[in-house]
Amino acid sequence: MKILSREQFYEADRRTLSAEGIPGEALMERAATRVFDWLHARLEGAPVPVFVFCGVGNNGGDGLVVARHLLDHGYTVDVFVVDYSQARSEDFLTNLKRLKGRKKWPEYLDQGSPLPEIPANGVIIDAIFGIGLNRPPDPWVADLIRHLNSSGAFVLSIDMPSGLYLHRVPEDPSAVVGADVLLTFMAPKLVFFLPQTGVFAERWEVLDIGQDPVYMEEAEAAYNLVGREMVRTFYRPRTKFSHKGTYGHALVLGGSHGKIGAVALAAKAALASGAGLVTACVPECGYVPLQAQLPEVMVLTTPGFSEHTELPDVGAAQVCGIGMGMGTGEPVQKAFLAWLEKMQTPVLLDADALNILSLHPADLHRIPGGSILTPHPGELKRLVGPWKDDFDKLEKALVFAGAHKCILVVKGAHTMVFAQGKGYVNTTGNPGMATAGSGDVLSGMITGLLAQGYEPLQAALLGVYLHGRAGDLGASRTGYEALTATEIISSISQAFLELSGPAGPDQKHTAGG
Ligand SMILES: NC(=O)C1=CN([C@@H]2O[C@H](COP(=O)(O)OP(=O)(O)OC[C@H]3O[C@@H](n4cnc5c(N)ncnc54)[C@H](O)[C@@H]3O)[C@@H](O)[C@H]2O)[C@@H](O)CC1
Ligand SMILES: Nc1ncnc2c1ncn2[C@@H]1O[C@H](COP(=O)(O)OP(=O)(O)O)[C@@H](O)[C@H]1O
Ligand SMILES: [K+]
Repeated sequence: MKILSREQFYEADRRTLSAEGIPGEALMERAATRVFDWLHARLEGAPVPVFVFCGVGNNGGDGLVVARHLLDHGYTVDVFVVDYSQARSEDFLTNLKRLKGRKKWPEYLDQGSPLPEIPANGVIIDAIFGIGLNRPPDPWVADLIRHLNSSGAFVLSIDMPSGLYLHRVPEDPSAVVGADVLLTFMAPKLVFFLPQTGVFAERWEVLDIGQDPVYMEEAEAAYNLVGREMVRTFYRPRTKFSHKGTYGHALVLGGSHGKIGAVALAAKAALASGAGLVTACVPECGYVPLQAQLPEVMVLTTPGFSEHTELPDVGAAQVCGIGMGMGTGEPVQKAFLAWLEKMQTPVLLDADALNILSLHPADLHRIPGGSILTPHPGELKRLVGPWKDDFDKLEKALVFAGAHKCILVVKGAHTMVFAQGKGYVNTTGNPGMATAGSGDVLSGMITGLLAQGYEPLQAALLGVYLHGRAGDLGASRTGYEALTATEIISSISQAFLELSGPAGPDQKHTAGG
């Protein structure tokens, strides 16, 4: 699914109107009726007081339409016009007239108006600002928003939580509506997925409003969602006459005294992701535990006892993932940089491989083109420097991926993959995955997929998707707190089974939270 920009939303609007030959208010009626239907299906006529707060643009127009339908269905409704500007939109005015036709006169709020009393058992419809917000709300509007947030009432926001911009972080987070549910039109917005802005609407749903399918197909999006639908386009089921050589040889290099487990997790995850052969390369101290623990994995040791002091030459047929639990001592730094210099084919770089590169920025050019880097936010900061906010972070990540011709996988609640000027936002995963070793599992999975011949970008996208899905399936058995990296590995099988089977109800990726 595409994540559209503001210009693209307005363009989709225009294209829909012209393709169908309908006026704007007809599309508004259709969109807002979907919001009403959603709410009516849940309230079922319950006698709860509903408070509709409308701005004076098209988002406000949506609110007026919802208010009219609520009145027509016998709900108790109070309508407020948040009069922040003299510039009313045409479709807002049309719907204001229609509401008055129902003998319902809204109350106008502006600077100095007393704040309306809202009981905690009420329902607020937030239609103050939509995607048109382009500057901070006036102080009195910000006060109103804070008042709504502290009411304890259930808040349904239309299209956007009012006060949240589409493309930047709010100046004052207290002046953004905290939506219990957000019903957004046509496509999700990038802000739903960023830590600083996603908190205003953790639960959201996309409403299809019959937008022009031709435009939706051709719009070139800077960001795309990574979901089942997308990864199935390049997932390759196994073929009957294949053999283990068909599925490649993954070499996982890393580990140090006390951190051999990181390599064990990655190697096991590479196997569970389908690599034909897996070798783990560890310093001497890792030999016995790995051999005893993972009978399917071949173990190669390097001369150091507790850390790598040399790294092996890699055969052309092997695909490498390196860095987990490796350490950053002087000898490891030297061994790693010398090894990287010799690599010509894409590798996966994680954890201490990234930390070493951060200590030697002049050696970043040694990264083979098409390599995959999997930093968590701390490692990313060491690589690209600090960022001002989440949008600055995206920019820096895009620039870094472009400059080093690599695929940058920035891990987080919504892991984002950056490559060739584009961003991909993962939709799977849960807070249970914030647990030791889950990143090592991801590295192993991506290495295993690379070994099977997936293009690096495909391996990264399929890897993050399946990793998150395995985490979700694991958490459905263990709950968040008890989820472990080992449990995620155990659930990879189910994630693959699901990928080839029919879609489940929670896999459409038109909802979040
Ligand atoms: N396809 C679409 O684009 C559709 C859009 N619809 C609704 O239209 C909304 C967009 O409507 P608008 O473009 O009229 O914008 P909004 O209703 O979000 O905002 C109204 C206007 O307020 C002004 N403004 C921005 N920030 C302000 C501030 N801080 N203080 C005072 N005024 C400010 C801007 O000029 C803006 O156009 C969407 O979010 C959605 O709810 C729907 O009616 C259905 C279809
Ligand atoms: N709140 C969250 N929601 C979804 N996924 C998460 C969350 N927190 C962490 N993860 C995932 O868990 C993994 C953690 O990786 P990392 O921080 O490298 O862990 P470790 O170093 O312990 O292996 C990443 O893939 C990340 O996307
Ligand atoms: K809104």
